[in-house]
Amino acid sequence: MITCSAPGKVYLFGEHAVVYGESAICCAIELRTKVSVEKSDEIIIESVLGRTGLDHDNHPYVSYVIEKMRQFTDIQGVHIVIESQLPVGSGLGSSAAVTVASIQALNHLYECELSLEDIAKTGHEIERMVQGNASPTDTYVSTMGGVVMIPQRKKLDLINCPIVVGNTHKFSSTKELVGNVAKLRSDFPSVVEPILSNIGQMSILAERLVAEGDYETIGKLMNINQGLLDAIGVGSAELSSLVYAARGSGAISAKITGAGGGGCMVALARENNAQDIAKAIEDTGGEAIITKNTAEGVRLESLHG
Ligand SMILES: Nc1ncnc2c1ncn2[C@@H]1O[C@H](COP(=O)(O)OP(=O)(O)OP(=O)(O)O)[C@@H](O)[C@H]1O
Ligand SMILES: C[C@@](O)(CCO)CC(=O)[O-]
Ligand SMILES: [Mg+2]
Repeated sequence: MITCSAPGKVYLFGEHAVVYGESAICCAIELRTKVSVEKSDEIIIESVLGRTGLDHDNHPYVSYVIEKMRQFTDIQGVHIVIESQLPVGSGLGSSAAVTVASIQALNHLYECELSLEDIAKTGHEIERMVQGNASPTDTYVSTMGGVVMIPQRKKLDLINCPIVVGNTHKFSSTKELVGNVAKLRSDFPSVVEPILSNIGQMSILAERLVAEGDYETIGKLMNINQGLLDAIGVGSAELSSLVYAARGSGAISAKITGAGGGGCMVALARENNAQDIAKAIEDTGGEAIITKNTAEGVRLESLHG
């Protein structure tokens, strides 16, 4: 049996706008998805979503991974077991992490010799197949780790402050939210395109700020980004409550992360106030997770049997 894992992510800037080629800055976090694989007589996929065979309704990402990997090797039967620290459908890149960890696990099991670049590219193709429209961001950062700027695919310095995630526990589907933004953009191009382009500008400004470790200025821009995400309709009352609770308890910044509509928000904390922010999020009805940026992308956890 071979086990690989891949990290989830939070966006400092640029979700949704990056789907239209604008810049985004995305950060891998210490919460990971683990995928174990071994050869078997049939295809079995086991996760918190159930136990299925190749099944595009219940396990779309992993089913596409198996089909894509058949371009590189002959996969007959395989038993895949998924365990994840990432909430499903919540803005922390659970789909990218399960996709990337599954590709790497099969890559090792069948000795396909795919490089990290190949894995990120294959992962992006799969997110596009399931979502209809997807940027390379989530799969690239889950593969490479660290902090990445997309579409440049440039690695930036690590973010050295605590990251507090607040989960509304309201499930959202990235495919659906990306579709809603596409509709708004086509209904009101003269209004929505400049908003997306302004979101993109924040990453361009923030690239230097990340190198300087100027989190206070990064935070001001993240708060502006939050307002623009609300403007394109991916906010919710629950997300706003958690955002204001985090800011009210001393967070440097707080915004939605990922597709929105529900799911999670992210706050940057100062050295000493992550616990206070977590408590404010919990008192407002959310679940708080204190995490950190990680340099490590997809990795082999164990080879045994
Ligand atoms: N632990 C898991 N086991 C199996 N499939 C999973 C798991 N986690 C996520 N998935 C797949 O990913 C889908 C959710 O992906 P979606 O892109 O909608 O949300 P997300 O990736 O959590 O958030 P975002 O894309 O905004 O970061 C699930 O419906 C499921 O198909
Ligand atoms: C909403 C979105 O920008 C981020 C989802 O984590 C979609 C994508 O980039 O594919
Ligand atoms: Mg996703």
